[in-house]
Amino acid sequence: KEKVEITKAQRALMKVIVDAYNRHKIPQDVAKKLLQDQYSAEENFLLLTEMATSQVQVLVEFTKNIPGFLSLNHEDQIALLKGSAVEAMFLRSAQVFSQKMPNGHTEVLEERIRKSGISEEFMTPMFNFYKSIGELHMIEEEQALLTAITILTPDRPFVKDQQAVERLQEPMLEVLRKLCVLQHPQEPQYFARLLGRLTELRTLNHYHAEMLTSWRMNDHKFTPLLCEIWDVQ
Ligand SMILES: O=C(NC1CCCCC1)[C@H](C1CCCCC1)n1c(-c2ccc(-n3cccn3)nc2)nc2cc(F)c(F)cc21
Repeated sequence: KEKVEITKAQRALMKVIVDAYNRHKIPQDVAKKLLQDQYSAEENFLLLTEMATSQVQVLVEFTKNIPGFLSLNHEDQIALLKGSAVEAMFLRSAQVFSQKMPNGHTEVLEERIRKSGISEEFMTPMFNFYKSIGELHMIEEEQALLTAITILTPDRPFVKDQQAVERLQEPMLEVLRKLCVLQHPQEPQYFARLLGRLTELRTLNHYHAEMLTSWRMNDHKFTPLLCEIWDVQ
């Protein structure tokens, strides 16, 4: 039986990531807002672009706190942010969807999202992902590390020095692996399941641009930051 122990250095790394994650958590109020009122497709699209714009700004601040990130080649820093922004947004959306809510609220929230203007064909993959994240009952350390690991994916488009990114991602993966063994001793496959979610997350990437253009309304307007990050307009 492997005796797993998180070293002092690993605990320090985890603390830096979790503190940055908590400092840069975008307001959870989007769920509350959606539960309060029903909005038109236009209003929902505007809400999405506002939430996504602030989330990208928050993601940049979080990423700057990842040890070693700012020492990477500058073009690679941009390539990593650009390559992970949509996944980080869906991961954050899944965490918002999976948060504990009073009875019946999650069902109302799901209904509001289903009727928000997103075309029907994307509902299944999106909610399958949200529910598979929910089933993991991740603690915040796991959520923060998984977000950092998603950002530090070496094989994003246009990344030149992939080894330098691997050298940052590997220690995060090792801490997460140990944390999973300690948090879920009776579930040896938990870490593998967690990483499997990152594969599912990439598939949502493929749908993303089409989800935007097929939003039930004309004349989709984006903020300049989203035009950069989302490759739209
Ligand atoms: O605001 C949202 N997510 C933010 C983004 C930043 C970080 C926090 C959450 C939206 C929301 C905007 C208003 C309409 C209804 C959806 N949301 C989404 C969502 C839906 C579709 C997309 N698309 C991306 C490209 C095309 N579609 N992105 C996010 N899932 C959500 C799950 C929740 F529990 C939930 F509460 C909201 C969620």
